[in-house]
Amino acid sequence: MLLRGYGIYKAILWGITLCIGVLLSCALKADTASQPLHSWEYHWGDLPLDTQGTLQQNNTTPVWHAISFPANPPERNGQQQVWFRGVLPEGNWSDPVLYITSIDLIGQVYLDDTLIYQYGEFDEQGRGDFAGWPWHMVDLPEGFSGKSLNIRVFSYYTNIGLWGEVKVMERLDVLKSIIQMSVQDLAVSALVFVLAFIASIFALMGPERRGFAAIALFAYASGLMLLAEAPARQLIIDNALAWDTLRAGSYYTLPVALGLLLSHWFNGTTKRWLTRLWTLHLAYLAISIGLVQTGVISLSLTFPAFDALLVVTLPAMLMLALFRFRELSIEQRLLALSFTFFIPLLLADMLVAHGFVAWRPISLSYGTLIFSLANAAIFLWHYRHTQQQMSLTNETLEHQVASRTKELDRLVQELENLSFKDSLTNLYNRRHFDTVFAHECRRAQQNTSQLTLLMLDIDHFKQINDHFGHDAGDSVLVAIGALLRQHFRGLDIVCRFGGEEFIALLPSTSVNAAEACANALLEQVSQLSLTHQGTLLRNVTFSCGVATYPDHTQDPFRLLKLADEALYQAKNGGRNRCIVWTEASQPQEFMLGSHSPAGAITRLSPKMHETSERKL
Ligand SMILES: Nc1nc2c(ncn2[C@@H]2O[C@H](COP(=O)(O)OP(=O)(O)OP(=O)(O)O)[C@@H](O)[C@H]2O)c(=O)[nH]1
Repeated sequence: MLLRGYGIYKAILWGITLCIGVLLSCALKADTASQPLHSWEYHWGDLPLDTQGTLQQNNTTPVWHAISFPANPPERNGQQQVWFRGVLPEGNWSDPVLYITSIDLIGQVYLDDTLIYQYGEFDEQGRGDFAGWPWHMVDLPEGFSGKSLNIRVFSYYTNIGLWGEVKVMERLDVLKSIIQMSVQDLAVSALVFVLAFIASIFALMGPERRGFAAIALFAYASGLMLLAEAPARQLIIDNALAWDTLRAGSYYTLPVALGLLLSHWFNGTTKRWLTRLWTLHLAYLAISIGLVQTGVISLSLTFPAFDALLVVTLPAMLMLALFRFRELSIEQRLLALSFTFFIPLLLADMLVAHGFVAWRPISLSYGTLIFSLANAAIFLWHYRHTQQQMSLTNETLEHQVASRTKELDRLVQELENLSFKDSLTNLYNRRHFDTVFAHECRRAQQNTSQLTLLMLDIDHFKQINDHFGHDAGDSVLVAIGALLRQHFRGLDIVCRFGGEEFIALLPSTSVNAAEACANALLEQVSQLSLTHQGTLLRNVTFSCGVATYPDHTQDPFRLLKLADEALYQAKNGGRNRCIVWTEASQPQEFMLGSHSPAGAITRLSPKMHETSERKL
């Protein structure tokens, strides 16, 4: 349905326009007022807490070291517990909160010695499990300015401490900036889902099914990843671990889809290597998510291993594709180039996430958007191409259908002819005669009109076959057929009854008229000069039996039998004659082999008897 009309054009163009609008609005966003904490220090190991969870700093003399930001202090040496402290800034606030981009992995926030916020569950040893990476908004009580903020952190992850930004902001500003940061991701993610849907349709319809299936997979994965990364996710569903699981699943799917697509484009060694790489990632995806779901490992630990794998496989995939760039079609090149924008962003995001580069926001949505624009261009081209192909196919099909229909009509006509015409003489055949005869009989009965039947048989036809050959016999039959057709009226029905026998059914015709007509025909036949392949054949003659309804019978259906009896008499009478049926024409069993009173022999020979029986 979507493919009809301009549906796809509209969907893609609206999507792109919406995204560009959103990106512009994000670019123009106003900065919100915020104050970072200052004078950060860290202390490796845990600090004592009393039974109420209050920090007991006075009993110990912890060693604090200055640090620019409360994350990843030096000389960790496998430590999993650390404390940070910083000084809360001065300022005029109406509803101040402490905004923390993320905590690795769980933490408690103390204002001086009092616990004011906790993320994750700490056991008695100050340890706990990964609970996801949400952003944090910590309520600050009045008079916090200038006070010390102590943060207790536990982490078995590669990073330990806080991540991103830690600052005091107005609560409303935090929410505004969360929404502003998310709008771009959400808009691009929506566009990517539309494109993924279109790619799925193309994948279902073909051609290039596998290619479009891989594009759809990549688009669905990147759309989900953007959605799961958007800070506003927490405002939609407050379940950080579920969002991070979704993010991991979609993130880990990206190289699978990319490898699938690239391996579809190439052959030989390149294809084999690309297949190995995406299979490796598929295995990682299945195993890691499986282990996390069964509680064997923490989801957080699957990220560093995946990133280590990706940092090798992703450039490898790109290199494999670029080495054979020239073999690619224009649309494939466009996609490959869009990946070259996307991949550095992924790598940069990875470097920031693992602290190799100082924290800065990396928006993967730009990479996804470029990939989407490349896809949109390909879809538009593909759609236009498909439409052209479809209209071409339609035209060809229409032509084919027209010519097939014509051919079919011709064949149907031929079949119809064959079903009621004799192919040699082109006269009607016995089947047609049976139908017409029954119809004419009923009509004659209803109208009490006369109906005459002539049964004609070529004399000694066998001799023609024997002397001149079967082909010559056929020529004679054809010539006789032509003569019969032109001799009788249009309303008479002339048929080849079988072999060298013919029948003429003459509606509304008296005995005398029929006899005269038959005699004239006999005369014409005897005059007929017949040749076959230049050889003059001997003249042929006819014998004819005539019977008329109601003159000879009250049952018109008996005409066939009576005419045959008359014909039989004509043959016995010496041939080349027309005999009208009389009572005397009836065969009389007791006279078998003897002469009738009229001089006609009722049964000449067994052969004649058989012929007569067969004919009836
Ligand atoms: N060439 C040719 N011969 C046919 C065809 N149909 C039947 N015949 C021949 O017609 C001949 C009929 O022979 P018979 O039934 O003995 O009759 P006849 O020789 O005409 O003798 P009478 O009818 O007694 O005068 C046979 O030899 C058949 O093989 C046909 O379509 N073509």
